Amino acid sequence: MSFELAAEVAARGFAVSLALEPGEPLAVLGPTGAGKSTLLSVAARLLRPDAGRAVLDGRTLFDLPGGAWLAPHRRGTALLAQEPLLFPHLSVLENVAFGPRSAGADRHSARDTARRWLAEVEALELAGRRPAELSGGQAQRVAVARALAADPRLLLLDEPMSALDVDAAPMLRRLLKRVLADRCAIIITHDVLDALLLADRAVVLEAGRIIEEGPVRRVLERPRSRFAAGLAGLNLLTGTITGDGILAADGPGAITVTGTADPGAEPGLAGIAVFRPAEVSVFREAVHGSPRNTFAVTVTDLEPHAGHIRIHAGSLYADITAAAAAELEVAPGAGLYFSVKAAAVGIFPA
Ligand SMILES: Nc1ncnc2c1ncn2[C@@H]1O[C@H](COP(=O)(O)OP(=O)(O)OP(=O)(O)O)[C@@H](O)[C@H]1O
Repeated sequence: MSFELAAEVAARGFAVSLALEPGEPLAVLGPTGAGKSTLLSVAARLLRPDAGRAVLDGRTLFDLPGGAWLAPHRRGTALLAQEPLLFPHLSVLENVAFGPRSAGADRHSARDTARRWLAEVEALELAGRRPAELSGGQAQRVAVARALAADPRLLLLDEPMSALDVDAAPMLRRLLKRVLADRCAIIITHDVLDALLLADRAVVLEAGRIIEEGPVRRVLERPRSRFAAGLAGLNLLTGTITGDGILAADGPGAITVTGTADPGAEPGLAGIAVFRPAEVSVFREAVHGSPRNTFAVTVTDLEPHAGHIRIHAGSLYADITAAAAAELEVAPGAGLYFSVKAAAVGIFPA
């Protein structure tokens, strides 16, 4: 009982392979244009790859070029797109009953199933309406009920919370958590909270390739890509591991960053240093003393961030209070020193 996918779409520079077990939802993270929607479209068989193979619970969905290609409406897979895509001419109840009906259920039991799932998404009172009479959030709830009523073995979710009103999101997270426990699921999300709450593993896509994968917590605590570090709200520098840090090549010049090394951080290996922007102290003059890392930086941008001021300096960030920012007279173009204690820096192999 599992899902395996390998697919290449040459026109999009896309080449990905992955495997899932039921009850181990996979979060797909990545910047815009990375290939996240392409991955779901291929898995849902809405897009035919040039080459590749997909097998769900031992059944081949496609084997290209030349082999099987099972039409998307064949049972087993449900895609919950960002747009609810309900049938406009059917009532809400008939929309949700459509999956069970297509799977062979009689009219009466298909409607019973539909009512049960509408109740689950707290939308039973909408059963008699047409999609045109629903708000965006209501339509999305109905779309969730419709996807689940089909009892898919593989559930494909494209930012499931994005169209929902804030009040409905916790309800849907609880529901998804429960229904994902015994199926295969792929969830595109830009939301760290959803990745943490709903998924066990994560892959990070960039330019049509998987550049990073692992348990969600590890990907966020020990990111290997700038994208994952950004999601996790961490500064990230890459370089070569030295005795107690890395010799960073991509920061503000070739500098040594000292920190606390994870097991396996052997000198000479490619390594990564991460630290939280809130751990960065900002000075006008270079500071020395206690085991600290000090970087000379030039401010590139300023933005309000969670009650603080976030100072951007190239690819590095520091979060300081508004009072401190005023005192430092921070402005784009200003030369400053970022300082972070070695104890606040994590060092690990890339
Ligand atoms: N219909 C299409 N025809 C040709 N190329 C496409 C098509 N849709 C997407 N692409 C290209 O394929 C690549 C991957 O796009 P995709 O939509 O899968 O990215 P994404 O990660 O889902 O992005 P976003 O977060 O913006 O939705 C991009 O280079 C994009 O320009």
